[in-house]
Amino acid sequence: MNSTEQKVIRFIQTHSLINYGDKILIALSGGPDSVFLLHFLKKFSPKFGIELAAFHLNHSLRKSADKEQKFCKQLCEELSIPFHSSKADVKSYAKKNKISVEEAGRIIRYNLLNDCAEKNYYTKITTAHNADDNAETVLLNISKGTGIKGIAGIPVFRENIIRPILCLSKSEIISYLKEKKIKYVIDESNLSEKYERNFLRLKIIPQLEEKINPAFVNSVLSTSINLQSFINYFEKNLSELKKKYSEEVNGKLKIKISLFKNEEKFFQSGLVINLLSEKFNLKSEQKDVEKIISLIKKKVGTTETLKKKIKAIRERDYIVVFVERSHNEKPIIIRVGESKKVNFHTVSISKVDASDVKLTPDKNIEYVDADLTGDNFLIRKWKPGDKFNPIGMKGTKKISDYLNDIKTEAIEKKNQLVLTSKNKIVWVIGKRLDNRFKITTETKNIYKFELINV
Ligand SMILES: Nc1ncnc2c1ncn2[C@@H]1O[C@H](COP(=O)(O)OP(=O)(O)OP(=O)(O)O)[C@@H](O)[C@H]1O
Repeated sequence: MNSTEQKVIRFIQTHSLINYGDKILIALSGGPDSVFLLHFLKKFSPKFGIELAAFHLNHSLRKSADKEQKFCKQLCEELSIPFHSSKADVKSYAKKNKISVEEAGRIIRYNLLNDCAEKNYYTKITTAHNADDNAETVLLNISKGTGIKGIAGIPVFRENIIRPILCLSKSEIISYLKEKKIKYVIDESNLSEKYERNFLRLKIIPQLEEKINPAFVNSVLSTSINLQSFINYFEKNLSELKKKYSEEVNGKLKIKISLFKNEEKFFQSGLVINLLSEKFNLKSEQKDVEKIISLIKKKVGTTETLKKKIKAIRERDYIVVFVERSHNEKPIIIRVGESKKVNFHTVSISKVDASDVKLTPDKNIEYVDADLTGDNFLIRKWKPGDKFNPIGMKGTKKISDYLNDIKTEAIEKKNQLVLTSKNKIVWVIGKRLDNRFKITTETKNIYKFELINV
């Protein structure tokens, strides 16, 4: 066993990447890295007690694509490894989804690898990323701005994906292949338009190695691995933190303000980033976390825009993150016998007999004396200065104060609707009737108001 092989074996053992009995699907591009991986795993499959298979995706991007596919197929035949392949029109996929060709290739590749593994009961998928790939990824992420995950680079493992040769530099891989006279096709990524990566690979990393640290690539890997174990530990604890500090109500994410008072800054950011990506598919950055944290010092009702329609609002005990839905801003006329849709609710008004009146504590149904109101009503948002006589309370009250008294959340308060007749507020919809219009034993004609949440 030579030193390169020893290094990989130790890496696999240190990170428990392989279990006895695993069936491993190798992502085989035909380039030096994945060809090395294929040969290595084949050689040591008896030692690890594993079965192997390979998968190649023909990206249909270059003329040589069919040749590369053939090369992979032949290689697998020589090594008696089951071979799977698919062809995909990566260019069209990229165009359709408005993403780069590299991104499209990656998405299609991982999807197909997963499908193939699932269909054939392969327990793990392995890609052939190396230490240089990791250093490039880390530098690229840092250059563009990133969080801890970005600095942690390429994961050694994630779910069923393992990367057993992440510990090897490109030069170690090439020397090994040269020494053993193993053939491979020219690495696709070196030919692709990955300008930024190539810039780092050809210009920046060699300079850093020459002028600062000859073991730069290795040092970056150590940092990445340290951070990865830290992230893994953190993610295990995350579900506890999630339960303690967040909840989801009607599609809104509520984050308790106490998170920002009780926990370390690191946990605050980690949890916020995790929640935003999980609930809103938002690839958050530190600036989103900072926006959320800035709300803590602001007045209740202050909002921040995280992205397009995704907003965060300061409530009393929570920061609430939600997708903004457009609300009716114009008043709506509603007559007796009609139902009208307003802001994700339906409001209806009907004439009923006294025998139909069911006095229950349901705030969505109210009855009024029809002789005290008109037949036409107006539904509109409340506005500053609006007053009414809340039933069960003495005198008039400003709607704003009333909504505060009953601890209405800021976002709900902003969009609260009122039903008016002859310029008087009859009903703070779904909340409280005005005393002046309530039914009494004297009442002859009755209207029923109903709010249905849709
Ligand atoms: N055409 C392919 N078919 C199968 N596997 C491939 C193919 N191309 C690349 N791979 C696998 O993906 C690994 C990474 O390749 P490369 O660095 O070119 O891709 P990438 O776009 O950077 O992907 P990633 O997001 O996984 O880093 C390779 O080592 C190989 O295991």
